[in-house]
Amino acid sequence: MIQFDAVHKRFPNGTTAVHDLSLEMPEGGVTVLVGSSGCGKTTTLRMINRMVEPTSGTIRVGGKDVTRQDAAELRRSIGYVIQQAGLFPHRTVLDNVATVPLLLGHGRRKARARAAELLETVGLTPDTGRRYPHQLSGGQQQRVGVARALAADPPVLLMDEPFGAVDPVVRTQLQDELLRLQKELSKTIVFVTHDIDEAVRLGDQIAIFRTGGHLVQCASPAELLARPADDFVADFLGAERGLKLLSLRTLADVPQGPAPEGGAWSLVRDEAGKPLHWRSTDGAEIPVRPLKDSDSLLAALDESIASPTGLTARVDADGVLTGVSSREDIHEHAGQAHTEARAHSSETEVAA
Ligand SMILES: Nc1ncnc2c1ncn2[C@@H]1O[C@H](COP(=O)(O)OP(=O)(O)OP(=O)(O)O)[C@@H](O)[C@H]1O
Repeated sequence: MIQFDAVHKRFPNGTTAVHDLSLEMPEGGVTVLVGSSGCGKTTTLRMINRMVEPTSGTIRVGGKDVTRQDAAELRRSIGYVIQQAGLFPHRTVLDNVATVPLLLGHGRRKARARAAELLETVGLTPDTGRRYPHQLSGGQQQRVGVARALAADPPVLLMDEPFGAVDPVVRTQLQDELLRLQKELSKTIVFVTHDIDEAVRLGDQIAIFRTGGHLVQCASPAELLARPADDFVADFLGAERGLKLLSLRTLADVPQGPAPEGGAWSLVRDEAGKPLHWRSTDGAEIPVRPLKDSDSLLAALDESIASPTGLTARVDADGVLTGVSSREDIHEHAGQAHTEARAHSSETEVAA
């Protein structure tokens, strides 16, 4: 766990970057820091590994006051990933990642073997290791940055807008990859972003800051979306708060029935039973986007609107049709998701 207790940071030029911050970042969870530009997110992050020293207050990592630890040693136990990956341009990718194991005293062979393993962990092929950073795409460089941050197997990972410089498709891939890795590794992650959708997707809790380094609200994504503390938070979350909440819920509990037969539209499948498209009696074909139980209610709502029948095709892990869900059932579950999120957040309020 990382604990901030009444932490204040005032730079010598008089700027207060962080104001009286008390915040707990749970072990094995992802805490996302969001807020407008200059509200103190990076400063907060950098105080954890002592790249910036607090003016007052205490920061503890795993119960230990960071200012009482040797800064270099502390940093070795904390991975750090930044926007442009920060790779050494004149070293191969493999050597970039091997730097940390080497620093930790592993021999050269062992360090390189560990680096190769890490490149695989973050989804890069072995030949990537022989290239130089400029020979990789932005997304690949970010993966190398993550591999390097994981090299010392640190319990804590600080990520400062790590996916800010890549296009939306690659960004989603990198987010998926991080979620997959996190399931395996359970690191304590502190993640800075400007993108509220990214925050909702990745965060176990989201801390929203406003200018002057004030923490306005810290809550789980569902609680935040259901009950923003004030207009600032509501504005920050954006107009489609209701839809964002649906992105957190899956389709699993929505009932399904058999695909329609003999009506104006039928669902065409291949021999294996995988849905291909909707076909009308007069021969028109409309694409189908089949969804799995793990897909979100938001995706289901979207498909129920796009589908000519209002039905969403459901498939198993192999892509074989299991049934269809109606627009009405999806709507009803969407409404329930909101009611539950509101009820849950008011319970948490009472408990607090
Ligand atoms: N070394 C410094 N000296 C003086 N002021 C600083 C220093 N570093 C940051 N600041 C100021 O502290 C405030 C918080 O900066 P910080 O970088 O933490 O914000 P941020 O929320 O991460 O911003 P962004 O989203 O734009 O990256 C800003 O007003 C910034 O100008």
